[in-house]
Amino acid sequence: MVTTSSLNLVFTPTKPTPLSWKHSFPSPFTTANCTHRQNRKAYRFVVFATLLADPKPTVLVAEKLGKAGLELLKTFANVDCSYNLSPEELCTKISLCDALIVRSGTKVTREVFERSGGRLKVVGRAGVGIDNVDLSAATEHGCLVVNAPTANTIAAAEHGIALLTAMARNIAQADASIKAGKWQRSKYVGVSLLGKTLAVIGFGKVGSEVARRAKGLGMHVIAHDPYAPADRARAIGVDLLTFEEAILIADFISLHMPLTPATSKIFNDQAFSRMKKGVRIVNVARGGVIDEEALVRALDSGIVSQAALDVFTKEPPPKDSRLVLHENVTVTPHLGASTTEAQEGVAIEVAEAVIGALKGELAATAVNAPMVPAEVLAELAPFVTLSEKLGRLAVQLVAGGSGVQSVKVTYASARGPDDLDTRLLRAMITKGLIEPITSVFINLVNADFTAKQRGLRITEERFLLDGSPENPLEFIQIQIANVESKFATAISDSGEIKVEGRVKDGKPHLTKVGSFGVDVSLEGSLILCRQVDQPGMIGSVGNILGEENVNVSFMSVGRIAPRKQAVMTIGVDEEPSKEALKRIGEIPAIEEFVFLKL
Ligand SMILES: NC(=O)C1=CN([C@@H]2O[C@H](COP(=O)(O)OP(=O)(O)OC[C@H]3O[C@@H](n4cnc5c(N)ncnc54)[C@H](O)[C@@H]3O)[C@@H](O)[C@H]2O)C=CC1
Ligand SMILES: O=C(O)C(=O)COP(=O)(O)O
Repeated sequence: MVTTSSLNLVFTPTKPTPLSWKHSFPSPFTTANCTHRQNRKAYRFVVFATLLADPKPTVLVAEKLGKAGLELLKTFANVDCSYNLSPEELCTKISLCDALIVRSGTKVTREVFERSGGRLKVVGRAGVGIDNVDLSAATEHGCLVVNAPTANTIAAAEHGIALLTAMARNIAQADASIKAGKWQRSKYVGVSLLGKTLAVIGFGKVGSEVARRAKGLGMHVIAHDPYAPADRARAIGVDLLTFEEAILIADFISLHMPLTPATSKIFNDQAFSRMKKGVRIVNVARGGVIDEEALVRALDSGIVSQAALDVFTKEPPPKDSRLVLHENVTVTPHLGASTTEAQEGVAIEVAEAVIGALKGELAATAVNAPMVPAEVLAELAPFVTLSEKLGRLAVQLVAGGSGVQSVKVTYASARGPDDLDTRLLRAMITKGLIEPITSVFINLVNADFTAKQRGLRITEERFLLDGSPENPLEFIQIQIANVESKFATAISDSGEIKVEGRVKDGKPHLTKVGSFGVDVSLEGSLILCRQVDQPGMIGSVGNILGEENVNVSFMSVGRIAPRKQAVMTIGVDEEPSKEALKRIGEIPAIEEFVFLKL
């Protein structure tokens, strides 16, 4: 059985380069119980060679990470903990690393991916916000980004509540005052939270937990989140309002949305001008969602009476920041996730995701790749292999010089479109189509990007079959339009190169080439011959290969009618010499043939 963990979906290139950890498995989809003799040999060789070099991947931990996470990483990788690297030092080190783990303090820029020279396979963010990672650059470089989205939720929510209550009662200012030798009881009279309206902006994991706690403090909680489900809000007893409505009526506003182009500086002069005079603001999200100069103006004018900020546009903020030094502002140095419990939690969460990703598994916390549940992955596993092999086969049938631009994929299934997630299959078809003809390494992360960049348009079609939807798919068909083929038989009646495959007994099979039905297991390499159907053909070809010591793993013949044209498919374990192929071509009944590597 193919298990999800044996499907190396993300990182291992098809063309192995010995002596480098990242290339230590011969094929992205080679399974541990692979029965193919040559693959096994290659596997042993590459693993042996890599063991001689360095058996473990290298993980650079660029910011402080919880001990349990570090221990976990060390069971699998060489761990280099180098904190406070300058951008240049990071760029220099990165070419020696397979994975990088950061928190919010490290900018993972395009240059980092470029300078990694293709070695960096995964960036792990030990926390939620990934605004410090250039996701487009990661995707373009086929580098997976994973985060740790759940383990610091409570810590961030508790910090939000801590800032809210501390701000309302002037705790930080009063503390500083008393330590400065003063006793200013009337200066630090606060405001009560009971009965006040709190607007939670960003009603996700942290926002919902803040809302729950604020309700416990007797506050009236409203929220704004364009994507939050209404039933979640209802369950907590929170009204979801528009941004305008929420900021208009709030006494307190607490920010919990991610920093994105849409949320950048969403709290600007215009937004502040619409708020209730004397509003109080808490920001445990990201500094960049507030226009900080506008906030200083709003504080000076009294529109905003107080702010409590854990995050800043630039961290650390300049020493002379007017915002930080403002007497009505309480600040903490990005401590939202900084509890012992949260740091152990995110460290384990990110270490597990990074290790899984380095093994080639799809991480459940992947940020820039489709997330496919494990059970779906297990079911699709043989079709994933089939998809890549069909892609590899189809592109090798294209005559040299013709550019592949338009590919149509048809999935025949008795399942409705909602029950069949084809993103994984499309990515692997793309991998199969592109890798044999370029030096580009394709994985689930960069497949769509690379196809687009190369002007390769892949359209997908469903062919709904009657019958039981027990199997996810019946067959997959790939058609390449507007190209010549080096094996004319592969051109279908409608003029495209056409190949079709099915999964039989868990193994990928080629079942159609052009208009000819065939049936061969997609393993090793293939010779396809079109011939006049006549006795002795299998023997003639078999003899030539035997004399050349090429092991034939199978042969099959598909024909239109007896003694008419037929397509013979021959599976071979070794690559035949040019001379052997020439001799096959010279057999009089053979009209054309092609050798294909899978
Ligand atoms: N200060 C700190 O140490 C910490 C800060 N954070 C920050 O808090 C943010 C939220 O974290 P989680 O709740 O775990 O993430 P989440 O993804 O569960 O929630 C974010 C919510 O924001 C909503 N959202 C997106 N665009 C919005 C918009 N334009 N207006 C309003 N809402 C919008 C989303 O729909 C989502 O429901 C993170 O992105 C991170 O930047 C998170 C943890 C610790
Ligand atoms: O998880 C987040 O988004 C955070 O902001 C936490 O940041 P940190 O890991 O403490 O640098």
